Amino acid sequence: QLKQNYYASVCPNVESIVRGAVNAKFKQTFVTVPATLRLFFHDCFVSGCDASVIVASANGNTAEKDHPDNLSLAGDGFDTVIKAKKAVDAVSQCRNKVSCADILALATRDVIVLAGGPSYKVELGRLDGLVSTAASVEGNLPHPDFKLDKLNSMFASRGLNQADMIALSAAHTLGFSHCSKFSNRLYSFNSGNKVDPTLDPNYANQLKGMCPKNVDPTIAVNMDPTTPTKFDNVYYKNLQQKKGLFESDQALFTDARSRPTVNAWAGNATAFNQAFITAMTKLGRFGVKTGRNGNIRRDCGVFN
Ligand code: HEM
Ligand SMILES: [Ca+2]
Ligand SMILES: [Ca+2]
Repeated sequence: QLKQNYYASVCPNVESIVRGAVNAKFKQTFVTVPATLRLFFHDCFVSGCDASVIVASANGNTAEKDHPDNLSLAGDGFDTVIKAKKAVDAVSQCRNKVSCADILALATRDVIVLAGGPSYKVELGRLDGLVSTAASVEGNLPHPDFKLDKLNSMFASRGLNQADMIALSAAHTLGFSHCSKFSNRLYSFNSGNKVDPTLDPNYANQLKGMCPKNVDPTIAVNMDPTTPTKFDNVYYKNLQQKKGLFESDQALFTDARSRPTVNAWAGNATAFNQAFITAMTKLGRFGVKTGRNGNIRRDCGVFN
């Protein structure tokens, strides 16, 4: 039921208004890009693409954003949506006509373009969800120690196949991770190996330098050591060189079932870009709210 020109009559310039707000935010900080992209993923995976992740805890309700798996979402992603919503609502014709969920979907496309990634048409018409609980997050987001089977099943239950999962994982071509998310791979992997044997030893040493034991928990490192601010297929080239930061990244190359796709996209940026667009479009359809199951939030962080 989503469609590209959903707001054509009520807010015909919504795309350029959102783009303007995203560009302004991007000029302030590059973090806008990875923060917004990850926010969209965490929103869609938990009760669908309905901006439920943006709601703040209030009135005794602990919202999604306060679940441990969401505490590392960077504030700049939330701020991007709030600023774009403000820009949309500043146009009287558009006021309270465009959902926060759609603004997040548009802003996500726009940040990918700003980082040099492919542009694509965004389907619109999502309503904002009426529920956001921390409890609903539990078990619904992938963890960095997941391997292929767990990743595939979590994505499959959202209509995304293995190719979609591999394409979307390339979001880790941008952005940062805190040391705690992967330090087990450096210091305490298993009984036989302190360092994960699927990690390049030189890269492991570099990571140890940036993430010494007992490092300040606020320290974060680039997830793509080669082109951290470019949206590109270097993510797959890193996996070929055993430079995937998480086990969930490196597993895509280690596992013979997914390796052919990694190799194909490492060698063909155009094919990767197309697969990424397909997967993002499918992700954006998941769990969409319509009719009485949603509304258009006046403030993205607060239920009406
Ligand atoms: C496949 C399973 C995935 C796992 C296990 C995973 C896990 C993680 C973890 C642990 C972090 C670091 C968080 C931190 O310490 O700050 C992270 C960052 C990030 N993830 Fe994922 N993720 C996955 C898939 C995705 C997908 C599908 C997307 C988007 C389409 C995505 C986008 C991002 C981005 C952009 C960042 C960087 C955020 C920033 O710099 O603020 N991830 N992910
Ligand atoms: Ca959601
Ligand atoms: Ca990159």
